[in-house]
Amino acid sequence: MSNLILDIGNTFAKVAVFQQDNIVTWWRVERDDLLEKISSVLFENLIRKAIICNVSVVIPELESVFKAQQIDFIHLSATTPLPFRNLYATPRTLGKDRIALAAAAVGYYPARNVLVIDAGSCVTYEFINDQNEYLGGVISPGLKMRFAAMHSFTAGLPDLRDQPFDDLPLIGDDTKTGMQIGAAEGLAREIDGFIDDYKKKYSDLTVIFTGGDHEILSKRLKNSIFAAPNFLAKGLNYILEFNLNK
Ligand SMILES: Nc1ncnc2c1ncn2[C@@H]1O[C@H](COP(=O)(O)OP(=O)(O)O)[C@@H](O)[C@H]1O
Ligand SMILES: CC(C)(COP(=O)(O)O)[C@@H](O)C(=O)NCCC(=O)O
Repeated sequence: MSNLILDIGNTFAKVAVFQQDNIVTWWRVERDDLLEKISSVLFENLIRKAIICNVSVVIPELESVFKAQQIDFIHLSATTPLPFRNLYATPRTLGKDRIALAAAAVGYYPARNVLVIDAGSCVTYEFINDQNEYLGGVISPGLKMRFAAMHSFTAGLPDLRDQPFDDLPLIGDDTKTGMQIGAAEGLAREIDGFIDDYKKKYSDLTVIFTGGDHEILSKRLKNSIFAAPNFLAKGLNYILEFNLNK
């Protein structure tokens, strides 16, 4: 018997299958292909429980798929019981993906000061203290969003969102390189800056780095981090077990 985990972000939906605490397999899909993917996963796996975490547009058919197959499910919301104390001042507006990241922090690093950085459409920073209290963090434009913004808000800058790049020089000697340095190296410096600030206050800080852009960004960081590609899915699985452990 397995758990189905759905993390619907603003760029991609991620689908994962867990057995107990272990991720068995996962896929990154476009939102439009999600229902088809779920059908094939349900056909190929014996799914008993599921959790939906959606920070993007509502997909009305989603719940009926689980109801039709009599799968117990949770649609993560502001009222879902959580394995940590949520001290966010506006819990109703807190992103459900951010709740999942905080849950993963307390599940995998209990009673520690943890900063979770998720480099997705936006870069989010979640701070959980050694009392298992979630305090909040930071919301910042993600890598693709930076490229998109430079293109959208100027007359002369190209759209570089889908242009691959690797090592970048200090000095950008053409438009493309200058923009790539600004977007990627600039974001890496932002991330290092926040890590440094948190470390000044919490010297024993554990830093977890996840999200679709974690690979391209982590190699540009000065600070050492723990790369955790499926950290959000692990947090969702933990919330699912916390609520439907029978
Ligand atoms: N194989 C890939 N295909 C497309 N995008 C990828 C791939 N690997 C990493 N990415 C990056 O992942 C980012 C989205 O990250 P993700 O964590 O899925 O965001 P969100 O949760 O906001 O949907 C994209 O902006 C893209 O730069
Ligand atoms: C900040 C986010 C857009 C991040 O979404 P993502 O980049 O992971 O798709 C999402 O967590 C959200 O909509 N948050 C609501 C505001 C808040 O958390 O306070």
